[in-house]
Amino acid sequence: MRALLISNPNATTQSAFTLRRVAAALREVEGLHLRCVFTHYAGHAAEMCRGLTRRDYDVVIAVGGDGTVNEIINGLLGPVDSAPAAHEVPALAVVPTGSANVFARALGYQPYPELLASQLAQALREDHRRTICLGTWNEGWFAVNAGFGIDATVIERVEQVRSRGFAATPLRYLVVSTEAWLRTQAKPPSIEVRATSGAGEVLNRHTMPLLFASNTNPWTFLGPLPVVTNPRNSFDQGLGLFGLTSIRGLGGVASMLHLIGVGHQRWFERWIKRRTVQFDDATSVELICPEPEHFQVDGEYEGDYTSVTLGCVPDAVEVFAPQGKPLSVRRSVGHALRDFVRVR
Ligand SMILES: Nc1ncnc2c1ncn2[C@@H]1O[C@H](COP(=O)(O)OP(=O)(O)OP(=O)(O)O)[C@@H](O)[C@H]1O
Repeated sequence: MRALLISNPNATTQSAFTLRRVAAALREVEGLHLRCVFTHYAGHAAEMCRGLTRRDYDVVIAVGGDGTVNEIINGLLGPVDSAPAAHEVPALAVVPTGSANVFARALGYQPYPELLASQLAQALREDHRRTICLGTWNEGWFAVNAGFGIDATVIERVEQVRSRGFAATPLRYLVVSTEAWLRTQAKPPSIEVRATSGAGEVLNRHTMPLLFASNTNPWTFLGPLPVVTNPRNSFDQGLGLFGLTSIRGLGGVASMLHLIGVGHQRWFERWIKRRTVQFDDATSVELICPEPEHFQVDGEYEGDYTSVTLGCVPDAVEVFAPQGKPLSVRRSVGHALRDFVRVR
């Protein structure tokens, strides 16, 4: 098996310790011919993968966060309307060294080096692969989620903070999210969504301040906690859409808190339900805004847009992923606290 390992040294939790663990575990996989490269700049992973076929490599191992996975997928598959079939391009495996690592964790990879190295080696050795659905936005691909609204604003601000040399920790996300939410109170985005599901159901809503589409379940992780917006969502069906009808006032605060996993009493959920829009298995989606709004894809700010078309492609790419129930790992309180507030 020929493997190309592409490592992003800029990913939040990338470390020599993780790379040593992974290299040692991969050395034990019989018949594996490994080539390792580092990215030198943003966009480099996509460039390195452009035009690669199964004749070049059987698998590309992404060592990074969701942004690195996104670049590799876009490099391998190219524009959506001329994408090769999944079996024609190398399969994908992941070593999660980003901050949220939603794609890898949704596939069952552990974000801890002590476990993920052996998970990856086992998946390669025992050929544990599956094909998964990917999301599309205009001509590009996404693996995790994409959307307009406060999360895109948060991502844009976190990117600014990172460019000043600080790490993207859960604590920083919490602080930036609170600031963004306070600013959005004055002039929330006004998003129109028109969507159709695989079963032919239609969603048509106007003036929503927040709307995103997920390819993964959960939507994201807040530190160790999964945040589930569309419980039925999976890599085997269309996109899960989730939106808020208002982020103003007490109801807005409650909806935002619920979005990050707070409040599961029945009365609270009934109250929140009227303020949220949830739509499963979306196969085509139009998002329209009267003014340009921040748009994010897989945790990367993509610019300001007034309209975006989303879709999904079943069986778009093959992935090596752990099978069965994830192994558990004991984390000390000290470790968890350090991950929450870490400053690079
Ligand atoms: N050598 C490099 N120097 C600077 N930036 C890079 C380099 N290689 C990749 N990048 C960029 O780094 C950014 C962050 O990468 P990535 O998303 O993988 O990590 P993360 O943000 O820590 O993880 P997550 O998305 O899971 O939170 C991406 O925009 C990617 O294009």
